[in-house]
Amino acid sequence: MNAISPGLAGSGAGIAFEEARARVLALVERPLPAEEVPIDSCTGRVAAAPVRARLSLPGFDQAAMDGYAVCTSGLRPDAWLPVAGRTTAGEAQGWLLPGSAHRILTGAPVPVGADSVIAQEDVLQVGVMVRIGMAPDAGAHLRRRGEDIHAGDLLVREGTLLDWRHVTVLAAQGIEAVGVRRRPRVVVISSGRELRRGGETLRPGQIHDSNQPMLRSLLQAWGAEVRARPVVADDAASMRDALCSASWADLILTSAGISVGEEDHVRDALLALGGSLAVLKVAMKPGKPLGAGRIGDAVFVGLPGNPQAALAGAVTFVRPLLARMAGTEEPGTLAARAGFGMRRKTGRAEFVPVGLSLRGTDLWAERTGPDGSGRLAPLLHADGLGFLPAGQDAIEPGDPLEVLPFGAGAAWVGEAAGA
Ligand SMILES: Nc1nc2c(c(=O)[nH]1)N[C@H]1C(S)=C(S)[C@@H](COP(=O)(O)OP(=O)(O)OC[C@H]3O[C@@H](n4cnc5c(N)ncnc54)[C@H](O)[C@@H]3O)O[C@H]1N2
Ligand code: MOO
Repeated sequence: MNAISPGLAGSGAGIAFEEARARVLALVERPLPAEEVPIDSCTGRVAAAPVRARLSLPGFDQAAMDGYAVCTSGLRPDAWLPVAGRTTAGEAQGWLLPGSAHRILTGAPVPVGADSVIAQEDVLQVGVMVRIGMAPDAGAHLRRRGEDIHAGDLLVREGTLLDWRHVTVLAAQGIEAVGVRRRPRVVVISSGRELRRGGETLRPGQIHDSNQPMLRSLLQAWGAEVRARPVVADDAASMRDALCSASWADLILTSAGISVGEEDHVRDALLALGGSLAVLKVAMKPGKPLGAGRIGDAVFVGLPGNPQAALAGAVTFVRPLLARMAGTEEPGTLAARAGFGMRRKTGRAEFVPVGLSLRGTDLWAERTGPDGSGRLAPLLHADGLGFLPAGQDAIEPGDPLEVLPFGAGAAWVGEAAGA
């Protein structure tokens, strides 16, 4: 079998973005295996199975206020009642003596025979007697067994990205551990003889490697377990060695060396090791020189070297791949309005870094810097990437703009909805 799929690079402009994404996502056949983790460490993990309530909550009829439990049947306004009995939270259910009031504290089981609670602010207490004001309605200030959650209710769907909300409810159920997908393991390999790590002195022509730290940080935020390899020099043998040493990975990511220059060795190294490519050039800007395929048991994505191109490839290809491995959905896009205008050549999907802000109830997206996939400053204030489809030749201020937020979940959605 030819290791290179037909139409790998599409036309001169590359494979259409949507087609490339479909091909790349198809590289993941099934989600990663499940494992159990304590709920204390399940935040950011994906539920591998549905979780149902094993307890009804509240587990018993209980007082919602500090006050007096009474029986409303035959109770008159302004009645005087003797206080007999007392129940506090954590104690077992007591009994209401007929014709009396039972002292009760919030969260305590309502005594047998009582059907409501009067808040202590609403009674006059004189010695062992209380005078009620208005006679309460049956059920007043009571929390009924099961009114919040019924045993058997579906609490967490399979594929849910877990966070503090699920931790809270699972804890209330007494559930200590939850089944989640194993974290995707990702190896990140930067290549380029110009690259130096932080702390290393730059000689003429050299730069610090920013892609590997960028990718590592993004990948961790997206739930992956990441290992970085030392920077690989621009030669095929070193790249082959680096790829060979990444067998731990579910996903191998390379940065740079995927374009057409004579120093670009990623593709040849991959193919020499028996890997295959499903995509080599994508009709997107930035990020056109992007390769993806398989090597051994791992999925491979070769990102371009320019930082904004590597970012665009990571957000549009790597994040959905991770979501698929973890058996969840990638975060949704946001419907914003463009705070800018631009004219452009059609033929490639384009991704522009944008900062988001709310004006009234609308989310507005402003560009955070000028064009240039090598620029880093525009990333500092970007919340996501604005997406212009391949056929769109212009955008005017106020036009709708779809935005891919950078986060693992769509943090902005809730804020916008609540505004
Ligand atoms: N003749 C052509 N030249 C280029 C094309 C093309 O189609 N024809 N495509 C351009 C585009 S678009 C991009 S993007 C780059 C991608 O090339 P590579 O992925 O092979 O990357 P390099 O050429 O090695 O590097 C590009 C650029 O990025 C800098 N870089 C690389 N790694 C890092 C890193 N880890 N941290 C920070 N910056 C990095 C590198 O120094 C270069 O400036 O190719 C264009 N050329
Ligand atoms: O991917 Mo390149 O950076 O399109 O410009």
